[in-house]
Amino acid sequence: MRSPIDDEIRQIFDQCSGIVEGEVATYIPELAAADPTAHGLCVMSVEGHSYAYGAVDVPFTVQSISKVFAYALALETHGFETVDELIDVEPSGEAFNELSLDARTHRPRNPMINAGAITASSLLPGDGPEQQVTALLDYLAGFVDHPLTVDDRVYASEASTGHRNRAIAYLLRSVDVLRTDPMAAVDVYFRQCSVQVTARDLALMAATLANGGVQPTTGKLLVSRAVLRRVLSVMAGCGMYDGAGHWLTEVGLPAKSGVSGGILAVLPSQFGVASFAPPLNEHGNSVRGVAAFRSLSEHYGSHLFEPRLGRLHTVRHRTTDVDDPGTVRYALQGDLDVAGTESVLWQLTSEPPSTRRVVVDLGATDRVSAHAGELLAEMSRRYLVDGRTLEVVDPQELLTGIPDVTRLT
Ligand SMILES: NC(=O)CC[C@H](N)C(=O)O
Repeated sequence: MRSPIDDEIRQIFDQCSGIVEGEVATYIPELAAADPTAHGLCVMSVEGHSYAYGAVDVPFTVQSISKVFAYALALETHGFETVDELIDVEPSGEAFNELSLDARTHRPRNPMINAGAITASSLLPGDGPEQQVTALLDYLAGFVDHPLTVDDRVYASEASTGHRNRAIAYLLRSVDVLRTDPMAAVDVYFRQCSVQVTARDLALMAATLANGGVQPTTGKLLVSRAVLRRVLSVMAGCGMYDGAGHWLTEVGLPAKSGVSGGILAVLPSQFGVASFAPPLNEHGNSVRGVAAFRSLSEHYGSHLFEPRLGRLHTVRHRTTDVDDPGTVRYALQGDLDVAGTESVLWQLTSEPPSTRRVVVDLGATDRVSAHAGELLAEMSRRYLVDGRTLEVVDPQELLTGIPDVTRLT
């Protein structure tokens, strides 16, 4: 039986197939050979369920989408301090290939425009271009769970025409942002842009970013928490170049596009989505891709700033024990995140029970943030000072490692 979700996404895909606007990129001669009618869309849940339509297994070069992963790997390798000294995180509002650096610091404005991306390529682990490209290929292979290769024709085509990128690299070298041979950095960059992927591959990469950095099918952790947050933030602000503001208002998801027609977007904790359609708009973003993401976001209310579905009341009920009238019991439910914890602490402090003994029951609680545990412990300390006791029932051991809470069994 087909899921109704499958039918809905197919309908959005079919509607976008009819769009004929846009031009295939030609400034890299080999990209001009792309089929302008090619069209694929793949949605992948963090559980690894996929919904795939059209040309999802047709290979194309990843182009600028590689910038996300090169930046992530540079950060994992060198840490924030070193990388941040060389690449800023500020949206530039400029075209992807703008020859621009911050006037004061000389840093490229962000890692998603070419200047920042070439700098990130120079920071990939390895001794020289060959090893650096291999390191990135290995890293990307972890996301898609199969080996990836460089499309030599597209690489050769960009290498023979990419003089603007060479100019950017020399400019970066002149201000000491590039500390290595500029031609070596550009060579790594050209090769990384020419890595062959499919829309299905990109959906897996996006789903890994959605799934807290854990690849949904292999379960391997590929992006650490801090790097993931950084990468998604930069994608949200800069991933769609000078179209980033409209994208953020209309689609509202961190995303990255490439001039071969790919777009990858992330709905954190829920879905990764990828589309492939070569004709581009004036910003270099795929026209059918932008349309599909707009419809998906609208249809599913998945804009990140869309108000979330109503929360459960964290305190499900408050009762006085029948056999012990000196005890008031708070039965909690849902997540003890910042809002859930605030709600409980509000009730314990602003409308405190008159009894000397309070029991907080976490039996139906789903998750407790580390800080929520500490706040509960602090609350029980304050109750003690006040001459009362606050005990927790924690059958799922959600507060493991939090000292100073009295547990009831
Ligand atoms: N936006 C892109 O995908 C650009 C990548 C391409 N390799 C370039 O540097 O021009």
